[in-house]
Amino acid sequence: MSTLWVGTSWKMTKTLAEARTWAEGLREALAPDAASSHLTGTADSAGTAGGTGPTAGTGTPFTRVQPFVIPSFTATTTVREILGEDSPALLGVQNAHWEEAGAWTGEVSVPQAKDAGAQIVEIGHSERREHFGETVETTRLKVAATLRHGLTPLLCIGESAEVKEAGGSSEFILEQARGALDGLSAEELSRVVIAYEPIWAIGEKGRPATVEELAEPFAALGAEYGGQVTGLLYGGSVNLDNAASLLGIEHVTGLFVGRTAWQLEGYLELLSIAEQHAAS
Ligand SMILES: O=C[C@H](O)COP(=O)(O)O
Repeated sequence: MSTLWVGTSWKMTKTLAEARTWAEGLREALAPDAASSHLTGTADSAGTAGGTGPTAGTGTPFTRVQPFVIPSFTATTTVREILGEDSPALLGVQNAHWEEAGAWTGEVSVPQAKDAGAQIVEIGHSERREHFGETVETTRLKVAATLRHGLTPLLCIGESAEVKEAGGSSEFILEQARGALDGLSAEELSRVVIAYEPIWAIGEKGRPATVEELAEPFAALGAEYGGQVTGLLYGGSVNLDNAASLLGIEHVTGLFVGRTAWQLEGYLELLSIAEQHAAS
């Protein structure tokens, strides 16, 4: 089995003090001598990640999982400094502009994100599409800019409840993905991570998706992108009870998590669940 990517976006949460506490805890949990406290004999000593894209570092207790964390911009450098340059966990930002620099008040460029220590750029989350005018065209520009600077685009796609009820989920998400990714070379595509996050399943107002509901969208994504991208992740009300079964869905190679991972204990549990799933 390829490496499972398991990460969290903090969205617009956490003070710097809270970010420090979370990141310090993760650093301790990922240290080589922390293996026994979070795993039950599933880690091996290879310390290498399979698949393409960034790989987990040596010595981490999570040898089959690629952890990643996407804080608010304000905490990016703090989290980088705490985790260190060689952390097995990757660091991301929740958005970045497609231009290199310039008169774009309130925006952050990919080179600036990279300078702050980011390795991943989250692109096209439904909250940005709904509230901040993100379009298929801007996701395409941002994916291209992210790849140009050697960072990993984490492209989020997902349909509304209305689209789902009309039976158009797979077609809708494929259109979002194609709009952002068509025209990339095979090498560029191999550096992309896709996160399928149905809008109806996200956040406090969302309801957890069932394995049955997700089978068809992931079959569609797998048919189009399986084996070509670094990962096909699922996101939306992931919790400690449903994580293992979500990872069992064909073509799912990771989880993108909000609330359950905002407490470090929840995130570490998810990493352990994924590690054990990958080992089974
Ligand atoms: O970015 C993460 C997703 O929007 C999922 O959030 P959630 O796990 O709180 O539903």
